[in-house]
Amino acid sequence: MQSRTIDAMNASLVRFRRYMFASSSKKPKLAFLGPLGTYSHQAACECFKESVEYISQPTIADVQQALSVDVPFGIIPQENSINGSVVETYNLLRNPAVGRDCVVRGYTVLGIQHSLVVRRGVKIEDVENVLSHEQALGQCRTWLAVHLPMASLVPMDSTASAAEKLLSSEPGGFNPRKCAAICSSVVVTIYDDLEVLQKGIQDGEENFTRFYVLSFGTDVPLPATVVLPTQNMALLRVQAPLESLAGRLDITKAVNTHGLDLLRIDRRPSLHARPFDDVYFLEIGATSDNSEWSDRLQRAVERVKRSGAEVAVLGVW
Ligand SMILES: O=C(O)C(=O)Cc1ccccc1
Repeated sequence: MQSRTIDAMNASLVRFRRYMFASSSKKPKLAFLGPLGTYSHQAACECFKESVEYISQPTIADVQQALSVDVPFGIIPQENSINGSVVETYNLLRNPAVGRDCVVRGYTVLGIQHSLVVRRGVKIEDVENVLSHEQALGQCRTWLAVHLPMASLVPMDSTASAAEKLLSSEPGGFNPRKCAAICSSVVVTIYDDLEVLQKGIQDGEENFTRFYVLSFGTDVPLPATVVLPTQNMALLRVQAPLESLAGRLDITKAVNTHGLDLLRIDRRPSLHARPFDDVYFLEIGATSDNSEWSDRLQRAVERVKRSGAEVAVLGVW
């Protein structure tokens, strides 16, 4: 990994420790995939610094569920540069509450370096199970195949919850002395009795995750200190019946006709329709011409709706 990237990550970890335990009184709350020390937590701290109180949630779906007047902000991982889309997040974006009560306000990107972490004294040859979030397991596939080819890979709700598991000893559960977790090295500074066996085990020199910043409705202002990159983007959820090919093709035409760029498309099975009537997630941006961006977006949405598709605007930023 380039030394500039490592320096930036180290600086970001120092800042993270400063914000992590920031005092909480009277600040708006932000829900993140916890426990303390996840990458979601670090991304939130980088972005929101001392402007919010951080509220840990056990799963990505719980982050969305937690959004309310009392907890106006959230952050969820959306895509990784090595392992692709975060499936749990796209499953969650199918929920009708997203686009209504819960909206996307923009994104932030975090550089990620994974470590193999064990309970103090455990050696790599003792490790029979590797616990982590499925994204982290996917991002370290090559290293795991070379160094721990016989180990079982065990998906957990988050990287830091995998590390926490090493400290518990449930009867009939995993023997923590035969387990390792993949997580951020910052975790060993938060939880006692853990140590890093190997740093930088991800497949590739550069590893970045993009996170969506959420809010409860569109009216709540982001704290003044929060600066998110890139304006004039939108996330749409589009559902067109399988037979409505016109409805599907019209999406790209509508976007192009109104001078917008289709930046990415994701697809998940629909929650309520027939097999293979999928739901599409489109990220749309203004081309170099930013004028009348929201009018042009609105006209493109109306046109896709006229062709028979259901369209929900999940966020405009
Ligand atoms: O489990 C975490 O730490 C998360 O925040 C989800 C995740 C996992 C791996 C890479 C990026 C985000």
